[in-house]
Formats: sequence, structure tokens, C-alpha cells
Amino acid sequence: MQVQVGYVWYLGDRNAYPTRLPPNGGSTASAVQTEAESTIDVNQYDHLDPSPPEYSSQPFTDSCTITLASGAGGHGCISFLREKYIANGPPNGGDGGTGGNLYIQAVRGETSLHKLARRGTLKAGRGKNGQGSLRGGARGEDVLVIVPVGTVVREVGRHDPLAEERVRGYGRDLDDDDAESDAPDQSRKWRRDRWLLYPGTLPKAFTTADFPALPRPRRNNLVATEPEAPIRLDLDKPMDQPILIAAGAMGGLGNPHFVTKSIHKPKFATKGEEGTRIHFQLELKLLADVGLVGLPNAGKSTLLRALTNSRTRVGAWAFTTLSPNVGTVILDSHTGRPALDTKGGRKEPRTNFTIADIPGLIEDAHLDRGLGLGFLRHIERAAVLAFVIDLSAGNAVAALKALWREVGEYEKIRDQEVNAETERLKPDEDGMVAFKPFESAISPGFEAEPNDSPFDSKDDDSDDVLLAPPVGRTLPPLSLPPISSKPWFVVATKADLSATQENFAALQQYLTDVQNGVEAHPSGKANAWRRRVQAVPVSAINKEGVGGIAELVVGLLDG
Ligand SMILES: Nc1nc2c(ncn2[C@@H]2O[C@H](COP(=O)(O)OP(=O)(O)OP(=O)(O)O)[C@@H](O)[C@H]2O)c(=O)[nH]1
Ligand SMILES: [Mg+2]
Repeated sequence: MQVQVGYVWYLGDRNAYPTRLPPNGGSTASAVQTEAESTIDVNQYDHLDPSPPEYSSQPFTDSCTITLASGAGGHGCISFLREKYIANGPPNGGDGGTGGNLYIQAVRGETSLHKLARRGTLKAGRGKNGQGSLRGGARGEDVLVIVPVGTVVREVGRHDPLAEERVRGYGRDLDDDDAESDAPDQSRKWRRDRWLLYPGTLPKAFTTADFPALPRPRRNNLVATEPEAPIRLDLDKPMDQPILIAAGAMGGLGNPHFVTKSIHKPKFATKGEEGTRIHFQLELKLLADVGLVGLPNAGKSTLLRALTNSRTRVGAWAFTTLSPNVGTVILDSHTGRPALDTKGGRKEPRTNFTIADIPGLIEDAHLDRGLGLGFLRHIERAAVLAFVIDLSAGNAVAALKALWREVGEYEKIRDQEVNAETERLKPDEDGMVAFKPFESAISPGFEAEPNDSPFDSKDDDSDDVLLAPPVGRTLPPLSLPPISSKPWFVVATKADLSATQENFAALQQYLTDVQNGVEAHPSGKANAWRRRVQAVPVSAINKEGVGGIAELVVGLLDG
């Protein structure tokens, strides 16, 4: 189908305004470039006004809690040499294998946490039990947790059996420097449940058997490379290598370990240690160079489709978009060279940038109206903000101020959360221990708190498995710059509709005043970004005026 297009676009001048022409051309026609008047195929723009089967629909989850457990150790083996002419040989049970380790890696290509949210718990494999002829058990299988780039990982609680034993006082000399010797740990002597007996032994022997003192619990050497607990990771770059979150537990000892002068043929071995369980809260903050902020139905998704190959859903009603979408703008001149010659301190010229489209914000979104402010986290880390304003939907300046107000409210809530999180690091009531085992081994500079012993740090309820809150530990600050200091611009869309010129002129006047300091910054902050604030008029549905946006964004990103 061929149609006559009635819009004129002054290509090359970003601030020019698309004007509607009378159907048979107008008196201004001479000033207009000829291609703009030519007949074009509307099917070419199907991409911008798609039919429902063309929508992409992908599951999206941006926060979830998961439990990760490192593998338990295998049990030691009770076995004796038995060969021709050796009927009753010496003990030869192997040790249990070490449990599997847990690793985490942020990779490109993943865009959602829904797969992890469904799993709930991820466990590394258990170490295999030891076997006869001094064969040690195989290691447990490792587990690699793959998360999208931009995930913030926060530990909310951990169950570390060895640390808890230490808190209870059973393995109290575990970390003592002077307890380097192999002297067995007398405090764990009564722990019969840690022992295995020879298979032929009667069950009652468990209560009557005379076990030696339990050997000191062993720790995997890899524990030293674990991040400091409580774990807080901001995985904002793709990682080449996974990092270790929790090392597997050590296996039990086979019966040859328990040979003494008086016991030549020990009929017992120890069980493997239990693995560490850590509860994590994962939060995905999509990473994009530009974030689109706008009221519902403003045309954000259409703009994203006009700029990128995104297939996000577009519709003439509010809240068409229910989850964030990221599109990539390719700055390529189709000659294998970057289209824009902007180096801006970069080694390589920029060849692409990404744009995040989020669900629309409505006024009072901070009071949990509409879809709330939750999705703003996805543009929190964007370098540039683009406010998308529908010129046909009332006063553009008022809309811009309303959007800034919601962004400001979001920022307030975020700051409160950061403060609350510092508070939250106190251990909670149900036996979760929030402390770093073997702390001094990891950070040699760390000075132990004077009240290190769990016994004098707690009040009367002595059987509580609680530790003192980690006083004095410096947590990595969540340093996010204020949103109002980011460069921003306005995309005034639907400029093809009639009677939008005055609205645009008022908006442009307002932005000039903001830039010159005549008007207060819409965020109300004193040191907000106000250099080169401008409004770009576009008709996204006709793909008119969007070309200038890429150039403007690259200027703001690299300039
Ligand atoms: N005339 C005209 N209509 C447009 C333009 N851009 C978008 N629209 C229409 O505006 C409506 C809303 O567009 P969307 O892109 O879904 O708006 P949105 O901001 O993503 O909306 P939400 O996802 O609900 O927040 C659709 O019917 C589009 O066809 C434009 O430049 N001109
Ligand atoms: Mg949308």
C-alpha cells in the first residue's frame, strides 16, 4: 500500500520541528527536502506499529531470594587389609571426599533472574565416602551460579556448622593460634554423632563404644579465598572467571587415622562435615547507558523500537510495558566503521550504546500507585536519563516536573534502604550467624574486636547461637551518585500530532531557563546537572527526528 506522507522533517537539524503539511503540499514546500515528501511504503514502519504476534514476551524477575549450599564432605571408611595369607590386616579405610564448592559468575546475555528464582535452593554435590585400600572419596560436584551482569548479591543469613559449633564452645580452640598442635579437641569428645562404627557392630555399641577424642574439625583451604562475610557483591561487569562463594566441607577421616598404641584396629571413622548454607537476596539492576523515564503511554517503547531492533510491546493504553527492556543502538555506518567520530577519551570509538525502557511512572508512584517506583532501579545506573514526554498529553513542563519528583522520591527511598541495610547486618533471632569464620586469615590487617569471645559478648540467654553485631567492620559503601547529577535531556514525542507546537515551545523555553539558572532545576537539588539541557522533538512512530538522539547521547556519554 502506498500513501502520501503529510509530514515534513528538516533532516539534519535536531531542533527543527516536524510540521504537518496540507495534503497537496504547502507554501513551505520549497524549503523542504524532497525525500520527506516522497511516497513511502508504510509496511517499512511495521516495526514501529506492530501486530501482537510480533511482541516479544519474556519472563522477567528482577529480585529473588535463593539459598546456596556448599557440598557436605563424604564419610571416612572403616576397612582392614585382607589378602591371601593376611586374614586380619591393618586398617586401610580411605578418607571421605571434599564437598563441592559454590561459585558465582556474572555473564552477558542473561537478562533476568527468573531461572534462579524458580530453583530456590542450589546445592553443590556431596563428597563421596572413602573406600577400602586407602582410596579417598571423590570430590563433590561444584555448582556455578550464573547471574546477569548488573546483579547485586546480598547475604541475608548463613548456617555454617563449624562456626556454630565454635559459638557453642565445642570447637572453641579451632582458631586459637597456640592450638596448632595435633592435640585432639577435648571439647568435642561427647559428640558421638560424628562417629561411624564398623558395619557389623550392634547398634547399642554406639552408646557404649569408647571413642577417642574427636579430631579437630578441618576446614577447606579454599575458605581463605571466600569473600568476607556477610557477602555483598555488585556484579556490574561481565566476569572472565567465577568467584568462590562457599568452599565445600571436608570429608571424614578413615580408620587408619585412629590407630594408637592401645587400639591397633580401630573400628570407627568420622563423618564428613556439613556444608555451609547461605541465604542470598539477589537484585538485578539492568545496566544500560540511557534510561527512558516517562508517564505511561508516552511513547517510550515506540521510541525504543524506533532507535533499536527491540521487539517490545507497544499499545495505545497505559502500562503496556510491564517489565524493563534493553535495546542496543548500533552506531555503524554499514562500512564496518563507527558512524560517529567521537572518541571522547576512549581508546576505541563507540560503536553502540544501550537504552533501557521501563514501565511508565505515574504521579504518586512513590505511594505505590501504578507499578510503583521499583523499576527505577534499572535506570539508576544509567549514565544518561532521557525523559520521554508526550506533547499531545497536556502541559509538557508539568509532566517533566512530575517525573523528576518521582525520581527524587525514589532516590530518597533508596537512601533509606542503604541505611537500613547497614542496620540489618545484625544477626537475627533464628540462629543465623552473620560472621566471618577465619576472619584474620583473610584480612590480615583486620583487628579482632576486643569482645571476640561469644561468651562475654552475649547477655543471659546463653544457648542462643548469636554473635555480637559486627561492630567496627567497614562495609563497602554502596556508592551511587545522586540521580540529579546525571546528564539528562527530554525527548518530546508525538510531535506529529496537531497543536503540539506551543507545548513544545513552552518546554524548550523552560529548559533554556533551567540551563541559564533562571528556573530552578526540576529535581529541586542545588548541584544538579543543567548543562546543555535540551528537548528533542520526535515522531517516533514515523521514525522522524530519532537520528539526532544517537548523536546527542554519544555526546553526553563521551563528552
Ligand atoms: N502519533 C504518534 N503516536 C505515537 C508516537 N509514539 C507512540 N505513539 C503511540 O502511543 C501509544 C503508546 O506508545 P507506547 O510506546 O506503548 O508507550 P509507552 O510509554 O511505552 O507506554 P507504557 O509502556 O504503557 O508506559 C501507542 O499507541 C503508539 O502507537 C508518535 O510519535 N506519534
Ligand atoms: Mg512501553
